[in-house]
Amino acid sequence: MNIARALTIAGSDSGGGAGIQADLKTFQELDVFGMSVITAVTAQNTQEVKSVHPVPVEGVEEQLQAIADDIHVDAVKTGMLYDEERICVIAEQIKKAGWKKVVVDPVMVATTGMSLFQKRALSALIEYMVPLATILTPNIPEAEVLTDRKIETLDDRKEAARQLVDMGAKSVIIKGGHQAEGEHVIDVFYDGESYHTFERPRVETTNTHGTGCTFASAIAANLAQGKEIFQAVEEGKAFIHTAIEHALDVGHGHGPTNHAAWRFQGK
Ligand SMILES: Nc1ncnc2c1ncn2[C@@H]1O[C@H](COP(=O)(O)OP(=O)(O)O)[C@@H](O)[C@H]1O
Ligand SMILES: Cc1ncc(COP(=O)(O)O)c(N)n1
Repeated sequence: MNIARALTIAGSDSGGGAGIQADLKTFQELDVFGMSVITAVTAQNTQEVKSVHPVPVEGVEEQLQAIADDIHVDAVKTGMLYDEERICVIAEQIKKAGWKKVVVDPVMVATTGMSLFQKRALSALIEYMVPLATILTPNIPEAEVLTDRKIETLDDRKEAARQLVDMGAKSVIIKGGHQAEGEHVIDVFYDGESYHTFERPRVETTNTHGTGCTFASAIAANLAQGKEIFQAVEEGKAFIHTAIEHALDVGHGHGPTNHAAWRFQGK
């Protein structure tokens, strides 16, 4: 039986709600075969990131090579890349392997507050990863860091999205979870030609651990299945919204989204 294949290159979240764990659950729910390259192991739960243990660079390189040597990859999603050394190795391998559909989620800070990214790696992220992105998926604080501008209004989001496309991303979605507009959350998509806003009622919940990882992975799974970028984002948005509507009371802090909600709803 043939199946679409997606690869996540990200950090491990021992708590299971974000990172590699969220990505693989999402791939599985969307009928895509999931693979993983782990960049760092975090000791993390719904309340905090206790520690971060980067995987040695050779370990990252060898995981990438092992996959490239043997398995066709339809789409890639990147999350926590941690530092410049790892970014360089990963960008190089994505180019060398000819992996063309790439969702770049520029993970910087966990919902619970700890940095998952070394600030001095910002220029490497911009130079090496942004131009590889079929779509770049920053939240508002990440978009502010990448564009070096304050984002307060919807127009600011559109301007930032345009700037990120000018920096080399083929398309961008700036996620609005950190800046609700009244009762709504608004994500701004731009593909270099036109804008589209995805608007949903804000779900009253603190269980938002892993929302960004899950959304980016749903987009990657859809791309792996051959969908065009707009459709991949539109369906990914429906997937993440359902997962947040049915978010789980797991742990004592920010609980995870419900990756299985989509399937249980028969969608
Ligand atoms: N409370 C909420 N209600 C509905 N959608 C949300 C909520 N919080 C986040 N989202 C959505 O979840 C996705 C991830 O957004 P965001 O939380 O901004 O990113 P990140 O997890 O990377 O910080 C976006 O599509 C956003 O609109
Ligand atoms: C390993 C890892 N990767 C990414 C995130 C960000 O996820 P979120 O901002 O949705 O909590 C995280 N908390 N842990």
